[in-house]
Amino acid sequence: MKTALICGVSGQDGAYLAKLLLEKNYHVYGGSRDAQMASFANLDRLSIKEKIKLVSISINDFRSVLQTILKVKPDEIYNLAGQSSVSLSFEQPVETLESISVGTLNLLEAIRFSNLPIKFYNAGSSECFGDTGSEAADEMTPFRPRSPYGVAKAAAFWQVANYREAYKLHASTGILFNHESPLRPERFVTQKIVATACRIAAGSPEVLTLGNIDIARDWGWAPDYVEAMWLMLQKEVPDDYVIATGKTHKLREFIQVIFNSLGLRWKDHIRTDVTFFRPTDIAEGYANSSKAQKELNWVAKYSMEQVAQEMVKAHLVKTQV
Ligand SMILES: C[C@H]1O[C@H](OP(=O)(O)OP(=O)(O)OC[C@H]2O[C@@H](n3cnc4c(=O)[nH]c(N)nc43)[C@H](O)[C@@H]2O)[C@@H](O)[C@@H](O)C1=O
Repeated sequence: MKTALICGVSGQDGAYLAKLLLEKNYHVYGGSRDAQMASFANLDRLSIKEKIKLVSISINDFRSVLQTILKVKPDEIYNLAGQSSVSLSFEQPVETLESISVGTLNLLEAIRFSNLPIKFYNAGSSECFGDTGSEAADEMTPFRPRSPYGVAKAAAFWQVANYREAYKLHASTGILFNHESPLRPERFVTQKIVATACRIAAGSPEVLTLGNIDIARDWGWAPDYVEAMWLMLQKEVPDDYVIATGKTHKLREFIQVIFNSLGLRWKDHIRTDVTFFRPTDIAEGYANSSKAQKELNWVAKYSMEQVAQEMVKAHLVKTQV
């Protein structure tokens, strides 16, 4: 039986990954900054909280990281911890850099120091590419990040690549494009749209206020994407992979799918507000994940339309209970 440590188990990806690893018969340790205080609502929602050994770990604190690794002796570590909101990274740039970049470095250093044969997955991000234009980004595309979050993820990416080369660590980064699910908090645009549209369909007179709805993204299904994380660590040779559906849509198309599925005309219920615009944003993100398809045998199973429908369905079930 293998043992995995998931840093950041309370988030969307942490919860789905924990579920996947439990199904694969792993001993799963779930790391969170304060395991006594965190609510782990996502783990409860997937009915897996009792099956996970929860541990307190602050990846910003080398002592805490090293102690946890020496105690758990994991075969695999998944780093899903740190700031995940691009928008918030403009308000908290220092915390963003520390939690993502220093946090990743602490994990790499502690793995190296422990001398244990641990395989390491690092959560990278398409934010590193910045604007791709219409040219699909792959693993060779240069990084031109346009947010403090993207800059921090780019630094962490290169730290992982350097430790892989310099110290022969089995360390990989998944460069994941946007991936959504019913576990997404409303701070992210997809769930904000789903939740508001469902309230409007139920009779709420509110208006959905958004920022730039002309941006375009490649939106996939989070449970698909955690499988790619696991696949990366099963490879003999570690490497980095772009993970995406390969299809990009404007935000206004996502809005339309959600409102249509609820029998509403979206244009009657939306207002844009410049206060939701970011100081710099990505206009469009196109992805080429053919390396993952070829080497990991991974393809995204859900389209943007299916992701949108599943989110609406889950929201209606959750709010009816
Ligand atoms: C790959 C990447 O994916 C995610 O980051 P994100 O793309 O910033 O996600 P989001 O849902 O906050 O924004 C998407 C787009 O939608 C625009 N937008 C318009 N109006 C609103 C609005 O009202 N709220 C929000 N949040 N965004 C809005 C906003 O300006 C942006 O262009 C994270 O998982 C991150 O961890 C990650 O790695």
